[in-house]
Order: sequence, then structure tokens, then C-alpha cells
Amino acid sequence: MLLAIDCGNTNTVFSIWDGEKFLCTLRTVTEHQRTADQYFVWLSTLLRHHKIEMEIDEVIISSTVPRVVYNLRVFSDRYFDCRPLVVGKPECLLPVDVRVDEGTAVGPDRLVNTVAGFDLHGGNLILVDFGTATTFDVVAEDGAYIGGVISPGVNLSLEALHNAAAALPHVDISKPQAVIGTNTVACMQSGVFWGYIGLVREICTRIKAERGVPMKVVATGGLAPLFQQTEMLFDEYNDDLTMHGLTVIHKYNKDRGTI
Ligand SMILES: Nc1ncnc2c1ncn2[C@@H]1O[C@H](COP(=O)(O)OP(=O)(O)O)[C@@H](O)[C@H]1O
Ligand SMILES: CC(C)(COP(=O)(O)O)[C@@H](O)C(=O)NCCC(=O)O
Ligand SMILES: [K+]
Repeated sequence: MLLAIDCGNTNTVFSIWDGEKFLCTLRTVTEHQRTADQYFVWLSTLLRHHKIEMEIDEVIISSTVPRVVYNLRVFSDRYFDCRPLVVGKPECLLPVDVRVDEGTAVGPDRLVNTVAGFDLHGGNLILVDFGTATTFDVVAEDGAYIGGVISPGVNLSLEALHNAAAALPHVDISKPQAVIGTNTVACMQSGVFWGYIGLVREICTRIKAERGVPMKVVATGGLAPLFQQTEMLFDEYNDDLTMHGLTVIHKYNKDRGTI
């Protein structure tokens, strides 16, 4: 079975893929200090709880945090006796082109999203991923990643207000009742919530105008539904987009004998 690991700047997600479906998806905080042994204790405990046999013999990793990859490699080697496939490394082939400025190290999560989006929906896509940062990945007609947009994430924006202004509290995002807030928390939520609706709409409109072709907008990440329920910003929502992409990339490399 394949263990797919998607390491973001905030959370790391582990999914077990049996070749047809995901048996479970587990989430932990991203910490580069975490050792291979700590990953194993955490994973084996949860798999036992979910009554899933630990029959992992293949591992694929996408990480936006380069420092965690070393311990995840040791984890894979020590406990599953396998060399993981790491997205973004030269030995990991991608089924799509990457057409950006020379020397650009595109976030592996964005490449994985591109592969997943093209596999599920074909080309001409805008993929919006609500993570630590909110990224917009633009996928061309032929599936190539051709660039995009990086914006501060929703929680990051709220945290930045709290960290920089002495009188602003820690606030969680939610949909405010009105645009005009009548208390501090409501004012902050309004700024980020409605500001984000505007940000997403404006960026998608401008990307479509720049490309000059109809494009499908696909959103992923836990916060996407919050925005979708108010305004129809996205054509589709897929919470498993990145995990799906990891399985597609793994199969692509296996079929070509690189692993
Ligand atoms: N369903 C959700 N509801 C509320 N907040 C969420 C949800 N899913 C994720 N978040 C928050 O969104 C932020 C980004 O999370 P995540 O998608 O895990 O980021 P990354 O991929 O960059 O690690 C985090 O602050 C996380 O707590
Ligand atoms: C933009 C990101 C920080 C998003 O990371 P995430 O929010 O998923 O943790 C990540 O994709 C990244 O580090 N990218 C490198 C620069 C680029 O993609 O052009
Ligand atoms: K992201």
C-alpha cells in the first residue's frame, strides 16, 4: 500500500491508498524537529485505532517545508524499507510540463495540484488552494503549470493583524452577519472575509482575461466551503485534490520504471 504525505507549512497530511481508495487520512502539525521514530509512533497508534493493517511498502512525499523531508525519508527507509518518491526532486517525473521562469522552484504542492486538476478536469484551470498561503495555480490547455498567484492565507491575515496591533485579539475566521462590524472582532472578520471574497473574484477574473479562454475554477483546502456558501466563486470543490495528485504522480513514475 502507498503512504502519501502532503506536508504544508501548517499541517502535514498522511493518507493510505490501497490502489483504489484512501483507507484513511490523518493530520498532524508540521514540525521539522519531529523524528522518524515520532512519526512512526503517531502513525502506528492511529492506524491501530482505525483497525488498518500497516502494510505500507511505498511512500510519496510533497513538502513545502524542505527541512522536514530528511526525517520523513528516514521514517520511510527505517519502517517501510523503501526509498520515498519526493515531488520536486529530479528523479520524480511529472506527467505535465512546468513553464515558468528559469530557476524558479515551484512549490511541490502546486505541481501536485496541477497534476490532480488536469487528471480530473482536463486543462484550462485555476486551482485555488486555501493553506497557510492561498495559492492560485494556472493550468494550461495541455495540463502545463504556467504560473499563478500567492496571497497571504486567511488565518495568516488574521494572525498578522493580531501580532502587529496591540489592541486586536486573536480571531477565528467566520462569515460576519454584515459588512459593517459593530465590535472589534466583527470588524476584523469582515475585513478578512469580504476582502477575501473580493480577492478571489478579482484574481480569477483577471487570470481568465489574461488567458482569453474559458477556465474552470477548482478550490481545495478546509476553508474553501466557507467562501463558496456565500458567493459562487468556484465551479468545483475537492478536498482531496493534493492527495489525488500524489497517487497520479506515483503511478506515473511506477509505470515508467523510475521507482
Ligand atoms: N476546515 C477548516 N476550518 C477552519 N480552519 C481550517 C480548516 N482547515 C484548515 N484550516 C486552517 O487553515 C489554515 C491552513 O491549513 P492547511 O490547509 O493545513 O495549510 P497548509 O497546507 O499550508 O499546511 C490553518 O490555519 C488551519 O488551521
Ligand atoms: C506558496 C506556498 C508557500 C504555499 O504553501 P502552503 O500554503 O501549502 O503551506 C508553497 O507552495 C511554496 O513555498 N512555494 C514556493 C514558491 C512558488 O511556488 O513559486
Ligand atoms: K496553499
